[in-house]
Amino acid sequence: MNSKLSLEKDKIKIVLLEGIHENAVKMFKEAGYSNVDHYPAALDADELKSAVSEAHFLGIRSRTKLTEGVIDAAPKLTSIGCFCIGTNQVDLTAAAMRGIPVFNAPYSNTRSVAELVLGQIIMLMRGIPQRDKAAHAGGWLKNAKGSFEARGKTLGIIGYGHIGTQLSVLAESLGMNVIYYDVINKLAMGNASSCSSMDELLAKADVVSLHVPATDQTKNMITATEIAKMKPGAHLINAARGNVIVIDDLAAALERGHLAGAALDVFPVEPSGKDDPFESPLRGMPNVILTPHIGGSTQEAQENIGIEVADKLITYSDNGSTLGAVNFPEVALPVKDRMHTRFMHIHRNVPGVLSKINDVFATRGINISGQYLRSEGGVGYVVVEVDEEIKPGLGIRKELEAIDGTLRVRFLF
Ligand SMILES: NC(=O)c1ccc[n+]([C@@H]2O[C@H](COP(=O)([O-])OP(=O)(O)OC[C@H]3O[C@@H](n4cnc5c(N)ncnc54)[C@H](O)[C@@H]3O)[C@@H](O)[C@H]2O)c1
Ligand SMILES: O=C(O)CC[C@@H](O)C(=O)O
Repeated sequence: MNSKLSLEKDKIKIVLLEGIHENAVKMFKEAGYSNVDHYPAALDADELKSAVSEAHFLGIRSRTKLTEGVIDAAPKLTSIGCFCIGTNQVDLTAAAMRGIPVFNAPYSNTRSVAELVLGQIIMLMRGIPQRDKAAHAGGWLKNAKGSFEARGKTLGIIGYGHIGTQLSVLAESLGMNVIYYDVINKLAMGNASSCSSMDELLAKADVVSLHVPATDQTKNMITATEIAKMKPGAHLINAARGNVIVIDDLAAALERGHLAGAALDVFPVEPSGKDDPFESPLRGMPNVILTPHIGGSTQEAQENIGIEVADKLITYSDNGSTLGAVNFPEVALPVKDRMHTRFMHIHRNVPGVLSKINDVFATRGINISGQYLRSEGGVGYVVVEVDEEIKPGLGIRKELEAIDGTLRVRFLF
Protein backbone atom coordinates (compact mmCIF):
# COMPACT_ATOMS: atom_id res chain seq x y z
CA MET A 1 0.00 0.00 0.00
CA ASN A 2 1.21 3.50 -0.75
CA SER A 3 0.71 5.02 2.67
CA LYS A 4 1.30 8.56 1.51
CA LEU A 5 -1.73 8.46 -0.75
CA SER A 6 -4.10 5.95 0.86
CA LEU A 7 -5.05 5.60 4.54
CA GLU A 8 -3.71 2.54 6.39
CA LYS A 9 -6.56 0.24 7.52
CA ASP A 10 -5.84 0.73 11.22
CA LYS A 11 -6.26 4.50 10.76
CA ILE A 12 -9.75 4.01 9.33
CA LYS A 13 -12.25 4.66 12.11
CA ILE A 14 -15.36 2.50 12.27
CA VAL A 15 -18.13 3.67 14.60
CA LEU A 16 -20.91 1.18 15.39
CA LEU A 17 -23.93 2.35 17.40
CA GLU A 18 -27.10 0.79 18.86
CA GLY A 19 -25.66 -2.54 20.01
CA ILE A 20 -24.83 -3.87 16.55
CA HIS A 21 -23.93 -7.54 16.83
CA GLU A 22 -20.38 -8.50 17.81
CA ASN A 23 -20.12 -10.39 14.51
CA ALA A 24 -19.73 -7.06 12.74
CA VAL A 25 -16.77 -6.08 14.95
CA LYS A 26 -15.20 -9.49 14.29
CA MET A 27 -15.65 -9.07 10.53
CA PHE A 28 -13.98 -5.64 10.57
CA LYS A 29 -11.07 -6.88 12.69
CA GLU A 30 -10.53 -9.94 10.52
CA ALA A 31 -10.44 -7.67 7.47
CA GLY A 32 -7.71 -5.58 9.13
CA TYR A 33 -9.88 -2.74 10.44
CA SER A 34 -8.86 -2.68 14.10
CA ASN A 35 -10.02 0.86 14.94
CA VAL A 36 -13.63 0.09 15.89
CA ASP A 37 -15.72 2.04 18.43
CA HIS A 38 -18.64 -0.17 19.44
CA TYR A 39 -21.46 1.53 21.38
CA PRO A 40 -24.16 -0.59 23.07
CA ALA A 41 -27.00 1.90 22.53
CA ALA A 42 -28.12 4.95 20.54
CA LEU A 43 -26.51 8.29 21.44
CA ASP A 44 -28.19 11.60 22.11
CA ALA A 45 -27.72 14.44 19.60
CA ASP A 46 -24.52 15.94 21.09
CA GLU A 47 -22.90 12.57 21.81
CA LEU A 48 -23.73 11.48 18.26
CA LYS A 49 -22.06 14.48 16.63
CA SER A 50 -18.97 13.94 18.72
CA ALA A 51 -18.87 10.18 18.04
CA VAL A 52 -19.13 10.62 14.26
CA SER A 53 -16.68 13.54 13.99
CA GLU A 54 -13.72 11.28 13.14
CA ALA A 55 -15.65 8.33 11.66
CA HIS A 56 -14.88 6.97 8.19
CA PHE A 57 -17.54 4.25 8.42
CA LEU A 58 -20.69 4.45 10.54
CA GLY A 59 -23.07 1.64 11.49
CA ILE A 60 -26.55 2.36 12.90
CA ARG A 61 -29.95 0.73 13.36
CA SER A 62 -33.33 2.48 13.32
CA ARG A 63 -32.94 4.80 16.32
CA THR A 64 -30.13 7.00 15.07
CA LYS A 65 -31.41 9.83 12.89
CA LEU A 66 -28.73 10.77 10.39
CA THR A 67 -29.92 14.21 9.33
CA GLU A 68 -27.98 16.48 7.00
CA GLY A 69 -26.63 18.25 10.12
CA VAL A 70 -25.28 15.02 11.60
CA ILE A 71 -23.75 13.99 8.26
CA ASP A 72 -22.05 17.39 8.05
CA ALA A 73 -20.61 16.79 11.51
CA ALA A 74 -18.78 13.77 10.03
CA PRO A 75 -16.45 15.27 7.39
CA LYS A 76 -14.49 12.02 6.89
CA LEU A 77 -17.55 9.82 6.52
CA THR A 78 -17.07 7.47 3.57
CA SER A 79 -20.02 5.12 3.93
CA ILE A 80 -23.00 4.37 6.20
CA GLY A 81 -24.31 0.92 7.09
CA CYS A 82 -27.90 0.54 8.31
CA PHE A 83 -27.78 -2.75 10.20
CA CYS A 84 -31.51 -3.27 9.50
CA ILE A 85 -33.94 -3.05 6.56
CA GLY A 86 -35.32 0.49 6.90
CA THR A 87 -33.16 3.39 5.71
CA ASN A 88 -35.73 6.14 6.31
CA GLN A 89 -33.74 7.28 9.38
CA VAL A 90 -30.98 8.54 7.06
CA ASP A 91 -31.15 11.61 4.84
CA LEU A 92 -30.24 9.52 1.79
CA THR A 93 -30.01 12.46 -0.60
CA ALA A 94 -27.75 14.44 1.72
CA ALA A 95 -25.51 11.37 2.01
CA ALA A 96 -25.43 10.78 -1.77
CA MET A 97 -24.66 14.43 -2.45
CA ARG A 98 -21.61 14.14 -0.18
CA GLY A 99 -20.46 11.01 -2.02
CA ILE A 100 -21.53 8.65 0.78
CA PRO A 101 -23.16 5.35 -0.22
CA VAL A 102 -25.64 3.85 2.27
CA PHE A 103 -26.02 0.08 2.63
CA ASN A 104 -28.59 -2.03 4.51
CA ALA A 105 -29.60 -5.66 5.13
CA PRO A 106 -32.74 -6.16 3.07
CA TYR A 107 -33.54 -9.76 4.09
CA SER A 108 -31.82 -10.90 7.27
CA ASN A 109 -34.54 -10.04 9.81
CA THR A 110 -37.65 -10.68 7.71
CA ARG A 111 -38.40 -14.11 9.17
CA SER A 112 -38.16 -12.69 12.71
CA VAL A 113 -40.79 -10.06 11.92
CA ALA A 114 -43.12 -12.59 10.26
CA GLU A 115 -42.88 -14.89 13.32
CA LEU A 116 -43.62 -12.03 15.74
CA VAL A 117 -46.70 -11.04 13.76
CA LEU A 118 -47.92 -14.62 13.62
CA GLY A 119 -47.71 -14.74 17.42
CA GLN A 120 -49.53 -11.41 17.70
CA ILE A 121 -52.38 -12.67 15.49
CA ILE A 122 -53.02 -15.57 17.85
CA MET A 123 -52.63 -13.41 20.98
CA LEU A 124 -55.06 -10.79 19.67
CA MET A 125 -57.66 -13.29 18.45
CA ARG A 126 -57.66 -15.01 21.85
CA GLY A 127 -57.87 -11.72 23.78
CA ILE A 128 -54.65 -12.59 25.59
CA PRO A 129 -53.39 -9.01 26.21
CA GLN A 130 -56.40 -8.14 28.39
CA ARG A 131 -56.40 -11.54 30.15
CA ASP A 132 -52.68 -11.28 30.82
CA LYS A 133 -53.02 -7.77 32.26
CA ALA A 134 -55.97 -8.87 34.43
CA ALA A 135 -54.08 -11.90 35.79
CA HIS A 136 -51.04 -9.73 36.62
CA ALA A 137 -53.42 -7.47 38.58
CA GLY A 138 -54.98 -10.43 40.45
CA GLY A 139 -57.96 -10.84 38.07
CA TRP A 140 -59.14 -14.06 36.38
CA LEU A 141 -60.87 -13.49 33.02
CA LYS A 142 -61.72 -17.14 32.41
CA ASN A 143 -64.28 -16.96 29.62
CA ALA A 144 -64.48 -17.39 25.86
CA LYS A 145 -65.87 -13.92 25.20
CA GLY A 146 -64.19 -12.35 22.18
CA SER A 147 -61.82 -15.35 21.82
CA PHE A 148 -61.52 -17.00 18.44
CA GLU A 149 -59.34 -19.53 16.67
CA ALA A 150 -57.18 -18.18 13.88
CA ARG A 151 -58.16 -21.16 11.73
CA GLY A 152 -60.60 -20.17 9.03
CA LYS A 153 -60.22 -16.42 9.65
CA THR A 154 -59.00 -14.01 7.00
CA LEU A 155 -55.65 -12.29 7.28
CA GLY A 156 -55.21 -9.20 5.09
CA ILE A 157 -51.59 -8.32 4.34
CA ILE A 158 -50.85 -4.83 3.01
CA GLY A 159 -47.41 -4.85 1.36
CA TYR A 160 -46.64 -8.32 -0.03
CA GLY A 161 -42.84 -8.12 -0.01
CA HIS A 162 -40.24 -10.16 1.86
CA ILE A 163 -42.05 -10.03 5.20
CA GLY A 164 -45.60 -10.03 3.85
CA THR A 165 -45.02 -13.18 1.76
CA GLN A 166 -43.36 -15.08 4.63
CA LEU A 167 -46.24 -14.17 6.93
CA SER A 168 -48.61 -15.37 4.21
CA VAL A 169 -47.04 -18.84 4.19
CA LEU A 170 -46.91 -19.10 7.99
CA ALA A 171 -50.54 -17.94 8.39
CA GLU A 172 -51.78 -20.47 5.83
CA SER A 173 -50.10 -23.21 7.85
CA LEU A 174 -52.41 -22.16 10.72
CA GLY A 175 -55.40 -22.61 8.44
CA MET A 176 -56.00 -18.90 7.81
CA ASN A 177 -57.29 -17.52 4.50
CA VAL A 178 -54.77 -14.99 3.26
CA ILE A 179 -55.56 -12.00 1.08
CA TYR A 180 -53.10 -9.26 0.20
CA TYR A 181 -52.81 -5.87 -1.43
CA ASP A 182 -49.65 -4.45 -3.02
CA VAL A 183 -49.02 -1.55 -5.37
CA ILE A 184 -47.18 -3.88 -7.72
CA ASN A 185 -48.32 -7.20 -9.12
CA LYS A 186 -47.05 -9.92 -6.79
CA LEU A 187 -47.10 -13.68 -7.21
CA ALA A 188 -49.43 -15.23 -4.62
CA MET A 189 -47.85 -17.70 -2.18
CA GLY A 190 -49.81 -20.93 -1.61
CA ASN A 191 -53.55 -20.29 -1.76
CA ALA A 192 -53.36 -16.57 -0.99
CA SER A 193 -55.27 -14.24 -3.28
CA SER A 194 -54.68 -10.63 -4.18
CA CYS A 195 -57.18 -7.81 -3.74
CA SER A 196 -57.60 -5.20 -6.44
CA SER A 197 -57.80 -2.39 -3.87
CA MET A 198 -56.88 -1.73 -0.28
CA ASP A 199 -60.57 -1.02 0.44
CA GLU A 200 -61.48 -4.53 -0.69
CA LEU A 201 -58.89 -6.00 1.70
CA LEU A 202 -60.00 -3.80 4.61
CA ALA A 203 -63.62 -4.88 4.14
CA LYS A 204 -62.80 -8.63 4.05
CA ALA A 205 -60.04 -9.15 6.65
CA ASP A 206 -60.46 -10.23 10.28
CA VAL A 207 -56.86 -9.16 10.93
CA VAL A 208 -55.00 -6.53 8.88
CA SER A 209 -51.19 -6.53 9.02
CA LEU A 210 -49.08 -3.76 7.50
CA HIS A 211 -45.77 -4.54 5.78
CA VAL A 212 -45.08 -1.51 3.60
CA PRO A 213 -41.93 0.64 3.63
CA ALA A 214 -41.92 4.25 4.85
CA THR A 215 -42.56 6.36 1.74
CA ASP A 216 -44.53 9.51 0.93
CA GLN A 217 -47.37 7.23 -0.25
CA THR A 218 -47.49 5.09 2.90
CA LYS A 219 -47.34 8.04 5.33
CA ASN A 220 -50.71 8.20 7.13
CA MET A 221 -52.02 5.41 4.91
CA ILE A 222 -54.35 4.19 7.67
CA THR A 223 -56.57 6.96 9.04
CA ALA A 224 -60.08 7.00 10.57
CA THR A 225 -61.45 6.60 7.00
CA GLU A 226 -59.60 3.33 6.35
CA ILE A 227 -60.27 2.02 9.87
CA ALA A 228 -64.01 2.66 9.37
CA LYS A 229 -63.83 0.34 6.32
CA MET A 230 -62.51 -2.53 8.47
CA LYS A 231 -64.94 -5.13 9.84
CA PRO A 232 -66.30 -4.37 13.32
CA GLY A 233 -64.28 -6.47 15.77
CA ALA A 234 -61.26 -6.76 13.45
CA HIS A 235 -57.64 -6.41 14.59
CA LEU A 236 -54.86 -4.21 13.23
CA ILE A 237 -51.13 -4.99 13.37
CA ASN A 238 -48.28 -2.65 12.44
CA ALA A 239 -44.68 -3.87 12.43
CA ALA A 240 -43.74 -1.71 9.43
CA ARG A 241 -43.15 1.95 10.24
CA GLY A 242 -44.83 4.16 12.83
CA ASN A 243 -46.14 6.90 10.58
CA VAL A 244 -48.15 4.50 8.39
CA ILE A 245 -51.04 4.73 10.91
CA VAL A 246 -52.56 7.91 12.35
CA ILE A 247 -52.25 6.74 15.91
CA ASP A 248 -54.96 9.01 17.38
CA ASP A 249 -57.45 7.59 14.87
CA LEU A 250 -56.49 4.05 15.87
CA ALA A 251 -56.83 4.91 19.57
CA ALA A 252 -60.31 6.36 18.91
CA ALA A 253 -61.44 3.23 17.01
CA LEU A 254 -60.22 1.00 19.86
CA GLU A 255 -61.98 3.21 22.45
CA ARG A 256 -65.23 3.02 20.47
CA GLY A 257 -64.87 -0.75 20.21
CA HIS A 258 -64.93 -0.72 16.41
CA LEU A 259 -61.62 -2.62 16.50
CA ALA A 260 -61.21 -5.49 18.99
CA GLY A 261 -57.47 -5.07 19.38
CA ALA A 262 -54.17 -4.00 17.90
CA ALA A 263 -50.48 -4.85 18.04
CA LEU A 264 -47.91 -2.15 17.40
CA ASP A 265 -44.16 -2.60 17.19
CA VAL A 266 -43.44 0.78 15.59
CA PHE A 267 -44.61 4.27 16.46
CA PRO A 268 -44.70 7.77 14.93
CA VAL A 269 -42.35 8.91 17.70
CA GLU A 270 -40.03 6.35 19.28
CA PRO A 271 -37.75 7.11 22.21
CA SER A 272 -34.53 8.57 20.87
CA GLY A 273 -32.21 7.68 23.74
CA LYS A 274 -31.97 5.97 27.07
CA ASP A 275 -33.62 8.77 29.09
CA ASP A 276 -36.44 9.44 26.64
CA PRO A 277 -39.72 7.86 27.87
CA PHE A 278 -42.12 6.12 25.49
CA GLU A 279 -45.30 8.18 25.04
CA SER A 280 -48.36 7.01 23.15
CA PRO A 281 -52.16 7.41 23.37
CA LEU A 282 -52.27 3.58 23.22
CA ARG A 283 -50.47 3.18 26.53
CA GLY A 284 -52.73 1.56 29.13
CA MET A 285 -55.22 0.12 26.60
CA PRO A 286 -55.79 -3.49 27.71
CA ASN A 287 -56.45 -4.88 24.23
CA VAL A 288 -53.27 -3.47 22.67
CA ILE A 289 -49.89 -5.21 22.46
CA LEU A 290 -47.07 -2.68 22.51
CA THR A 291 -43.53 -3.78 21.71
CA PRO A 292 -40.42 -1.56 21.49
CA HIS A 293 -39.56 -1.96 17.78
CA ILE A 294 -38.18 -5.47 18.24
CA GLY A 295 -39.66 -7.15 15.17
CA GLY A 296 -36.16 -7.83 13.85
CA SER A 297 -34.47 -8.17 17.23
CA THR A 298 -33.62 -11.86 17.45
CA GLN A 299 -30.20 -13.41 17.92
CA GLU A 300 -30.42 -15.06 14.50
CA ALA A 301 -31.37 -11.88 12.65
CA GLN A 302 -28.83 -9.67 14.41
CA GLU A 303 -25.99 -12.17 13.87
CA ASN A 304 -26.76 -12.35 10.15
CA ILE A 305 -27.23 -8.61 9.78
CA GLY A 306 -23.90 -7.97 11.52
CA ILE A 307 -22.13 -10.08 8.92
CA GLU A 308 -24.11 -8.87 5.90
CA VAL A 309 -23.72 -5.13 6.42
CA ALA A 310 -20.14 -5.28 7.72
CA ASP A 311 -19.27 -7.23 4.56
CA LYS A 312 -20.82 -4.53 2.34
CA LEU A 313 -18.88 -1.76 4.14
CA ILE A 314 -15.60 -3.71 3.99
CA THR A 315 -16.10 -4.46 0.29
CA TYR A 316 -16.72 -0.79 -0.42
CA SER A 317 -13.66 0.19 1.58
CA ASP A 318 -11.38 -2.45 0.02
CA ASN A 319 -12.67 -2.47 -3.54
CA GLY A 320 -15.02 0.44 -4.14
CA SER A 321 -17.93 -1.90 -4.98
CA THR A 322 -21.31 -0.32 -4.29
CA LEU A 323 -23.50 -3.35 -4.99
CA GLY A 324 -26.53 -3.14 -2.69
CA ALA A 325 -26.23 0.62 -2.01
CA VAL A 326 -29.68 2.19 -1.60
CA ASN A 327 -28.86 5.78 -2.56
CA PHE A 328 -26.00 5.43 -4.98
CA PRO A 329 -25.07 4.08 -8.42
CA GLU A 330 -24.38 0.35 -8.04
CA VAL A 331 -21.04 -0.79 -9.45
CA ALA A 332 -19.83 -4.38 -8.95
CA LEU A 333 -16.03 -4.33 -9.11
CA PRO A 334 -13.65 -7.27 -9.17
CA VAL A 335 -11.43 -7.74 -6.13
CA LYS A 336 -8.66 -5.18 -6.46
CA ASP A 337 -5.41 -6.64 -7.70
CA ARG A 338 -2.41 -5.50 -5.61
CA MET A 339 -0.67 -4.40 -8.82
CA HIS A 340 -3.43 -1.96 -9.79
CA THR A 341 -4.22 1.49 -8.53
CA ARG A 342 -7.92 2.36 -8.40
CA PHE A 343 -9.28 5.90 -8.48
CA MET A 344 -12.89 6.47 -7.51
CA HIS A 345 -14.53 9.68 -8.62
CA ILE A 346 -17.97 10.54 -7.26
CA HIS A 347 -19.62 13.54 -8.86
CA ARG A 348 -22.85 15.31 -9.66
CA ASN A 349 -24.43 13.62 -12.65
CA VAL A 350 -23.67 16.32 -15.26
CA PRO A 351 -22.33 15.90 -18.80
CA GLY A 352 -18.59 16.11 -19.49
CA VAL A 353 -17.13 14.82 -16.21
CA LEU A 354 -15.87 11.52 -17.69
CA SER A 355 -13.76 13.18 -20.37
CA LYS A 356 -12.25 15.54 -17.79
CA ILE A 357 -11.34 12.55 -15.58
CA ASN A 358 -9.73 10.81 -18.56
CA ASP A 359 -7.76 13.96 -19.42
CA VAL A 360 -6.15 13.93 -15.95
CA PHE A 361 -4.57 10.56 -16.81
CA ALA A 362 -3.95 11.20 -20.52
CA THR A 363 -2.01 14.42 -19.89
CA ARG A 364 0.33 12.48 -17.57
CA GLY A 365 0.77 9.66 -20.06
CA ILE A 366 -0.87 7.19 -17.66
CA ASN A 367 -2.62 4.33 -19.43
CA ILE A 368 -6.10 3.45 -18.11
CA SER A 369 -6.46 -0.34 -17.97
CA GLY A 370 -10.01 -0.56 -16.69
CA GLN A 371 -12.95 1.77 -16.26
CA TYR A 372 -16.38 1.42 -14.68
CA LEU A 373 -19.11 4.01 -14.83
CA ARG A 374 -22.62 4.25 -13.53
CA SER A 375 -24.93 7.11 -12.70
CA GLU A 376 -28.17 7.17 -10.79
CA GLY A 377 -30.33 10.10 -9.85
CA GLY A 378 -28.07 13.03 -9.21
CA VAL A 379 -24.85 11.07 -8.70
CA GLY A 380 -22.24 9.67 -11.10
CA TYR A 381 -19.60 7.12 -10.02
CA VAL A 382 -16.52 6.51 -12.16
CA VAL A 383 -13.82 4.02 -11.21
CA VAL A 384 -10.54 4.19 -13.09
CA GLU A 385 -7.92 1.47 -12.83
CA VAL A 386 -4.29 1.81 -13.92
CA ASP A 387 -1.63 -0.89 -14.00
CA GLU A 388 1.30 1.13 -12.80
CA GLU A 389 2.35 2.34 -9.36
CA ILE A 390 1.36 5.97 -8.98
CA LYS A 391 3.92 8.11 -7.20
CA PRO A 392 2.75 10.83 -4.80
CA GLY A 393 3.30 14.38 -6.00
CA LEU A 394 1.78 13.98 -9.46
CA GLY A 395 -1.15 16.16 -8.40
CA ILE A 396 -3.76 13.64 -9.58
CA ARG A 397 -5.98 13.94 -6.51
CA LYS A 398 -5.92 17.74 -6.62
CA GLU A 399 -6.85 17.80 -10.28
CA LEU A 400 -9.61 15.20 -9.92
CA GLU A 401 -11.02 17.15 -6.98
CA ALA A 402 -10.97 20.36 -9.01
CA ILE A 403 -13.28 18.95 -11.72
CA ASP A 404 -16.56 20.83 -11.62
CA GLY A 405 -19.26 18.79 -9.86
CA THR A 406 -16.85 16.58 -7.88
CA LEU A 407 -18.37 15.30 -4.65
CA ARG A 408 -15.56 13.04 -3.46
CA VAL A 409 -12.39 11.34 -4.66
CA ARG A 410 -11.00 8.08 -3.22
CA PHE A 411 -7.81 6.22 -4.14
CA LEU A 412 -7.07 2.55 -3.53
CA PHE A 413 -3.49 1.37 -3.82
N1 LIG B 1 -40.58 -3.96 13.12
C1 LIG B 1 -39.36 -4.20 12.71
O1 LIG B 1 -38.45 -4.41 13.50
C2 LIG B 1 -39.11 -4.28 11.23
C3 LIG B 1 -38.12 -5.15 10.76
C4 LIG B 1 -37.89 -5.22 9.40
C5 LIG B 1 -38.61 -4.40 8.55
N2 LIG B 1 -39.54 -3.54 9.03
C6 LIG B 1 -40.30 -2.68 8.13
O2 LIG B 1 -41.06 -3.50 7.28
C7 LIG B 1 -41.05 -2.96 5.97
C8 LIG B 1 -41.32 -4.03 4.96
O3 LIG B 1 -40.21 -4.93 4.91
P1 LIG B 1 -40.04 -5.93 3.69
O4 LIG B 1 -38.72 -6.58 3.88
O5 LIG B 1 -41.22 -6.80 3.56
O6 LIG B 1 -39.97 -4.90 2.48
P2 LIG B 1 -40.19 -5.20 0.95
O7 LIG B 1 -39.63 -4.04 0.23
O8 LIG B 1 -39.74 -6.57 0.60
O9 LIG B 1 -41.79 -5.20 0.79
C9 LIG B 1 -42.58 -4.04 0.88
C10 LIG B 1 -43.77 -4.24 -0.05
O10 LIG B 1 -44.65 -3.13 0.14
C11 LIG B 1 -45.15 -2.78 -1.15
N3 LIG B 1 -45.66 -1.42 -1.11
C12 LIG B 1 -44.96 -0.26 -1.19
N4 LIG B 1 -45.80 0.79 -1.12
C13 LIG B 1 -47.05 0.28 -0.97
C14 LIG B 1 -48.34 0.86 -0.85
N5 LIG B 1 -48.49 2.19 -0.85
N6 LIG B 1 -49.39 0.02 -0.75
C15 LIG B 1 -49.25 -1.33 -0.77
N7 LIG B 1 -48.05 -1.93 -0.89
C16 LIG B 1 -46.97 -1.14 -0.98
C17 LIG B 1 -43.98 -2.98 -2.07
O11 LIG B 1 -44.38 -3.09 -3.42
C18 LIG B 1 -43.38 -4.28 -1.52
O12 LIG B 1 -43.92 -5.41 -2.14
C19 LIG B 1 -39.66 -2.32 5.88
O13 LIG B 1 -39.62 -1.29 4.93
C20 LIG B 1 -39.40 -1.81 7.27
O14 LIG B 1 -39.80 -0.48 7.36
C21 LIG B 1 -39.79 -3.46 10.36
O1 LIG C 1 -33.04 -3.03 14.21
C1 LIG C 1 -33.66 -1.98 14.12
O2 LIG C 1 -33.48 -1.01 14.85
C2 LIG C 1 -34.69 -1.79 12.99
C3 LIG C 1 -35.44 -3.03 12.64
C4 LIG C 1 -36.39 -2.82 11.46
O3 LIG C 1 -37.25 -1.78 11.65
C5 LIG C 1 -35.69 -2.71 10.15
O4 LIG C 1 -35.88 -1.71 9.47
O5 LIG C 1 -34.98 -3.65 9.79
